[in-house]
Amino acid sequence: MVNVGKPKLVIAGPGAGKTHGMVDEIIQALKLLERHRYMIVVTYTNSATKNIKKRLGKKIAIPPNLFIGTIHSFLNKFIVIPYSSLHNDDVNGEKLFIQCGTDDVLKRMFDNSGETPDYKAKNYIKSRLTTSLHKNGYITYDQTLSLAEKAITNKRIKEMLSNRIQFLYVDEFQDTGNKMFSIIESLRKEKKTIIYCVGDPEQYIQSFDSSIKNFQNIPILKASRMNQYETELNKTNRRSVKTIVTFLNNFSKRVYQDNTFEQHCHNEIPGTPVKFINATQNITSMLPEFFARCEKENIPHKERGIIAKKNDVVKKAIAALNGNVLAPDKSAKISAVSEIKDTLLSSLGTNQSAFCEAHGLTPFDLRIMAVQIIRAIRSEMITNENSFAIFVKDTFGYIIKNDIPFKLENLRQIIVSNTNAEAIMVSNIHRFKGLELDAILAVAKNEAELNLWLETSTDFRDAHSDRGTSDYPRLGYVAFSRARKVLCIACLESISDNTKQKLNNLGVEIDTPTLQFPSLI
Ligand SMILES: Nc1ncnc2c1ncn2[C@@H]1O[C@H](COP(=O)(O)OP(=O)(O)OP(=O)(O)O)[C@@H](O)[C@H]1O
Repeated sequence: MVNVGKPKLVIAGPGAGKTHGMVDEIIQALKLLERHRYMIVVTYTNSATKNIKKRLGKKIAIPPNLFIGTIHSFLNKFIVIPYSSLHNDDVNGEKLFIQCGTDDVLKRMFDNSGETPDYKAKNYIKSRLTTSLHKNGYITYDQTLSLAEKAITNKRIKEMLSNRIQFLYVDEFQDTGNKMFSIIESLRKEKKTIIYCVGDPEQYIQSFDSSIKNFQNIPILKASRMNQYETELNKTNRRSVKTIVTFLNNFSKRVYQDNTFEQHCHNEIPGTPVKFINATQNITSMLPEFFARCEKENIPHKERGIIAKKNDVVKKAIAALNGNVLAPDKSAKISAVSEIKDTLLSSLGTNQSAFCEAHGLTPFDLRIMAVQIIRAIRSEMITNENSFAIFVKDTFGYIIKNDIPFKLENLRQIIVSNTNAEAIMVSNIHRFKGLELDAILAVAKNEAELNLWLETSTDFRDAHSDRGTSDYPRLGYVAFSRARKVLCIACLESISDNTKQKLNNLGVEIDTPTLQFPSLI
C-alpha cells in the first residue's frame, strides 16, 4: 500500500455542480479501487444518497465494495458494529439501533415520571442511561457519532479501518461536525485513504453542534486553513443567470489563503434584475407580480417555487395557492395511490403482506381499493376521518381499529396536487437545500428576517449564530441561490427606507409608486 497525498477539499458555491463533479471523480477513482478495500461516499440525507446512486447508476455498474450512504449508516456499518465493542466492555456485542436521540429517551422518562430534575441531576441520569443502553446494545442516533469517535481513538481500530477504506468522499462537507471531522482526521493521519471533501461554507444552516462555538470553527473552514488539505476553489455557477450570480456574490466573498471567492456565471445569460415585490398584506398580494415575471420568461408553473424559513409562512403560501402545491422531495413524486394505501393499512393496524395474506388478496387488489378511496375523496363522499372509516366499513367490510393517524386534508391536497398541472412548489428553506427551480419567490416573515438575509458583512454573517433560533443570514443565501432565471424577494411586513436603500445598493429592483409627480426640472 502506497502513501496517499493530501486530502482534497473543494470549496464550491451554489450551482457549481458539486455533486456532478464528485460523481465524475468517483467514476475515475473506481478504476483504481482494490477488490479487498472499500470506497465510501458519505452524504447528509437519504435523498442525497439516492441522488448520487441514481447519477452513478446511469453511468456504471455499482460494485459491491462501493458504499454510498448517510454519515450514520456509514459509521454504524464500518465502525460501530464491527469495532465499538472491541476494547470496550461497556458496549454490548449485539447492536440495536434506535432512531431517536438520547435526549428524546430522557424526555420520555421525565414526562412519564412527572419530575423535572435540575441540570446536574439530569446530566448524571443521562450518563447512567447511556451506559445502560450501551450495555444492552441499544445505540441511539447521537451515540453513533460518539461511539465511532471513541472507537477510532484506538490505534489498532484506526489501522484496521484505514486498511479497509481506500477512498472516502464526503459531500456537503459544510455539514460535517467535529466528531465526524475527527474520524476523517484519523484516517488522514494514517495516510492510507484517499480523501475528497466538497462543500460550501455559506450554505451551512444546521444548528451549531455544541462543540462549535464560532462559525470560523466549522470543520470545512478549519480544514481550508490547514496545510494538510489541498484546497481548491470552484468559482463557477452553472445554475443561475448573471443578475442572480452578481447578487449572490454580495454575500459570499470570503478569502481563502489570499484567494477571494467570487462566482462567475457559466451560461453568460444576462437575465432580469432581482426584484423586490413591495406587497406586504399577504402572500396572495405578491403572486400577480411574481407570476407576471414568470409569464414574461415563459416559466411553467412546475418551475415556480415559493420558499420561506418559517413554516407558518409556508402555510400561508399554501393557503394563498388554495392548497394547489407541490412539496420538494416528496409530493412531486408522491403517488396518491401509495399514500392512500399506506394510510388504509396503518389505520387497520397492519402491513401489506400481513393484510394480503389474511384476506387472500394481492397487492394489486389493495391498489384498486386505494383508487376507490381516492374517487370517494374527490367526490366528497369522504370528507373527514369519520366518513373515511364509514366508507372503509361499508365498501370493503373492514373496521378501522386505530385512531386514524392522518389528516384527511393532507391526503386531499396530495390528490389535488397529483392531478393539477398548475401546482407550484412551496417549501421551507431547509427542505429545499440542494434543489433548484427556474423561478423563486423568497418570502421573509418580517423586516428583521429580511435584513438578516441581506447582510453583506462576512464578520456579521459569521458572528450571527443565534443557536436558539437558528436564524442565520445564510438561510437567505440558500433561498436566493435556488433560482435559475427569476428571483423575487418579498416580506410580510412593510419595510423601512433604510431597508429599501439596502436593496437598492444590492442592485435589487423595487416597485416605484405608480403615481409620480412629474419632475419640475
Ligand atoms: N459539468 C456540468 N455540465 C453541465 N451541467 C452541469 C454540470 N455540473 C452541473 N451542471 C448543472 O448545473 C446545475 C447545478 O448543479 P448542482 O445542483 O450539482 O450544483 P451544486 O453545486 O450541488 O449546487 P448547490 O450547492 O446549490 O446545491 C444543475 O442543473 C446541473 O445539472
